[in-house]
Order: sequence, then C-alpha cells, then structure tokens
Amino acid sequence: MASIFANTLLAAGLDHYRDNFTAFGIDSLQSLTLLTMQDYGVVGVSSMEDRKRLFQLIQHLKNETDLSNPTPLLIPPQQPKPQMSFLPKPAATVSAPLAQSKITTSLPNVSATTNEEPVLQKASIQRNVTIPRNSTPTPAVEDSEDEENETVKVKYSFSPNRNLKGPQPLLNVYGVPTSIANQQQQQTRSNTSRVADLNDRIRVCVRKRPLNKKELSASQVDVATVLDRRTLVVNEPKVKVDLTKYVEQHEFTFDEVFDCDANNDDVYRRSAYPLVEYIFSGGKATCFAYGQTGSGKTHTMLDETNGLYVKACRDIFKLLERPEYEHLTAYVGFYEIYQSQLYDLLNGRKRLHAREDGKNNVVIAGLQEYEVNSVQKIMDVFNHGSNVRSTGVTGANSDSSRSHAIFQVVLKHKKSKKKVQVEFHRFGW
Ligand SMILES: Nc1ncnc2c1ncn2[C@@H]1O[C@H](COP(=O)(O)OP(=O)(O)OP(=O)(O)O)[C@@H](O)[C@H]1O
Repeated sequence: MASIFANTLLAAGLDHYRDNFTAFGIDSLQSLTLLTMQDYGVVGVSSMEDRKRLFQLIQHLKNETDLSNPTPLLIPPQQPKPQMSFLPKPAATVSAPLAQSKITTSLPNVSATTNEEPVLQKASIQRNVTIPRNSTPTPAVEDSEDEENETVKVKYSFSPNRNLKGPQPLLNVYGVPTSIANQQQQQTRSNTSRVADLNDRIRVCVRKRPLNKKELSASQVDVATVLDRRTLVVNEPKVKVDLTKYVEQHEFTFDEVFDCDANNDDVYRRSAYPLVEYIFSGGKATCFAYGQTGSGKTHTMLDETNGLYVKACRDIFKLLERPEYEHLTAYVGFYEIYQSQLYDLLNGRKRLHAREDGKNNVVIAGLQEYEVNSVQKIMDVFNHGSNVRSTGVTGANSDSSRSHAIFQVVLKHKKSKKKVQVEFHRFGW
C-alpha cells in the first residue's frame, strides 16, 4: 500500500519527485516541511509550476496538526507542461527606493484550476541601499515613543501589491476557496521571519554592503541592521528641540534582505534565477538593480565572473542544451542610457532611439543583437560592452558607472524568430 507521503505527493502532482526527495533523505511529510525554497533546486524541483505546488503543499502541511493523518488534498487538474508559446505576456518590471541598492524580477502565477492564461508576476531585489526618508513607502505603523531608551520606531512595508496579480481563480490548487487561502497566505506573510514567495509578481529585496575602507577609516557608523531575512532597521540619530539626542528606528519589510555576508550566489538564487526559468516558459522578465553611487550595483550585477548577468547566462545556456529547447537561439544586446541618450555598447556607442510600436511596446530602434552560442561568447560580448561604458569618479566611488546599463538576452525561435527576453538593469545615481 502506498504511504501517506507518496499519496500526498501524488495528490499535489509532485509524485515524479519522490525519488529525488528520497535520495536526499526526505521520506516523510515531517521531513518535507523542513525544505526551504533554496532547497527546491537542490532536490531537482526547477519548473516554476512545480516549485509553486511544492511551496503550497509545504504551507498546507505546516498548518496541519497531525501529519500522520493529514487532511485529504484535492487532486489538482493536470496542467499541460508550459511550452515556449511566445504568446504576448505582460512585461514585468521592478523598482523601489534603496538604502544601498536593489534588484527586481518577474515570475508567472499559474492558476491550476482554470484555462486562464498564466498571469505574470513581478519580483524585485535590492542591493545595499539607503532608503530615502522621503521615499514612496509611507509608515504603515508608527509606534509610540519609548521614553526610556529614547528610541522611536517607524515601520514601512515593501510587500508586493497583490492586486497586480489580475483575476483570481475561485479555487486554489488544493480546492481551498481563494478567500480562505488568501487569509492563510496573509497570516504567513505577517510572520516576517518566514521566507517570501518566489512566485510573487513583484519582489523587492535589499542587499546591505559592508562598510568600505574609506568609511571605516573615517570611523563611520553602520546604521543599517538586518533583523531577519525580511526585515531591515535603519537607525537615524536625531535631536529633539530640547537638544536631547535620540534614535529613530525605521523598520522596513522587504521580500528578501541580504546581509553583508551574503554573496552574489545567494542573491542570484533568490532573485534572478526564477526569471531564467520563467523566460523558458515564454515569459518576459526584468531584473532591476538600483541604488546610490557606491552601493554595490556593479558588484552585484556586472562582476565579470560572479555577477548576476553572468550567472543567469550560464543557466540560460545550460537550459538551451536540453533537447526540448533546441529550437531556440540566444541573442544579446547591451546598451546604456547616459544623460537621457541611448548608446549601443556593442556597436561603437552608436546613438539609439526608443520608439513605440503599434502595440504600445517600447522598441529600441537600431539596437544590434548578436547571436551567442556559448557562455564564453557571451562573456566576450559583455566585456567588450563594459569597456566602453561611461564611467567617472564620485565622492563615494572612484570607479563609478555613470549610466543606466541594460543587458538584454533574447531567445528567438530559430524558424519563426518570435522571441522572449530577459533584461538586467543596473541603474544608479
Ligand atoms: N556586497 C559587497 N561586498 C563587498 N564589497 C562590495 C559589496 N558591494 C559593493 N562593494 C564594493 O564597493 C565598491 C562600490 O561598488 P560598486 O562599484 O558596485 O557600486 P555602484 O553602485 O555600481 O556605484 P556607481 O553607481 O557609482 O557605479 C566596489 O569597490 C565594490 O567592490
């Protein structure tokens, strides 16, 4: 007789991963609930739909009181495997104000119960950014002043706007009415120590960079503290009218917060990687990094061996090697926006123009796209473009990139030339 573990996976449409789970010692519902989203790729769950199912299943199991006798789950209708459909999908872009710098991405929200088109979701990541005090988010909660330790707390939330998701299905994949599922999801979200959903349409993340030598030698103080994987506190020294000193604590909630010890790989896995998978299902995605000068945008996005662009390209070529994607070819374009003008970095800095086509899509007229068939080729093209970018010196960065750079990877159908694309923006001021 099949075990409860096997039956549960079967009901959730994840039975084909049972051997993978078992190979990693995950052979019970209890052990399944210990999986984090970072582990999904490790155990071989890579398609967005399956990752979403697994996430929902684990959330469902976490709400169960008795895992030896879980509530029976409705079997979700079998979804056709996402193909490279090239149907036009809404573009996903991300943005947010940074205390040091940010990144953004987009993912599909696949409804398992209807024939609706999968709805694109957006996500964003931030790097080491200092959040401007007059920035968009308004304080969600203002705590009363604590007279004892002279600390005032103000909370801000950067949670994505769920309304962006478009029409909601009446039932979710487990047959739970959406209103109840949403309540459960909100309860989950209220606990900021839990991981955020990689499937959100827009994700805003922050990466904190360590103090650099110049800041250390000037005895500057680190005012940003990472509380947990979703919460960052900025301590702002202030003085009252009676000259009493106090600290105002601004607490920000993001989809992901990366502390100084996070490396580019950690950031990539939790931000850009889901986008790579998404474009192979026909979607269009944008990963957007921004922050003030010296905050670490170039370090995160453009590092020649370890940047998010390079990591994404490596994964794109790995996927292109699969037989199911042999009908696709990758092309790259690389341009910058400098002083409101567009320049093609792969074509002698030729001036480009942004135009709108008949379907209101922005098209970069004249942009040269180069076919690339290996990671090495893409690196060569990338290095060539990087060398001709506009740079300068700012007070905070002696090698400052003074422009908004866009590295674009387009997958085209070899015959029809229809395309999907992923864009990486590095944008600072
Ligand atoms: N997370 C980090 N860990 C270690 N060093 C970092 C980190 N982030 C940035 N740095 C270092 O800080 C310096 C400035 O970073 P970077 O050039 O990436 O900033 P930027 O945001 O691109 O600035 P600009 O807008 O002026 O081009 C670099 O020397 C970089 O190596």
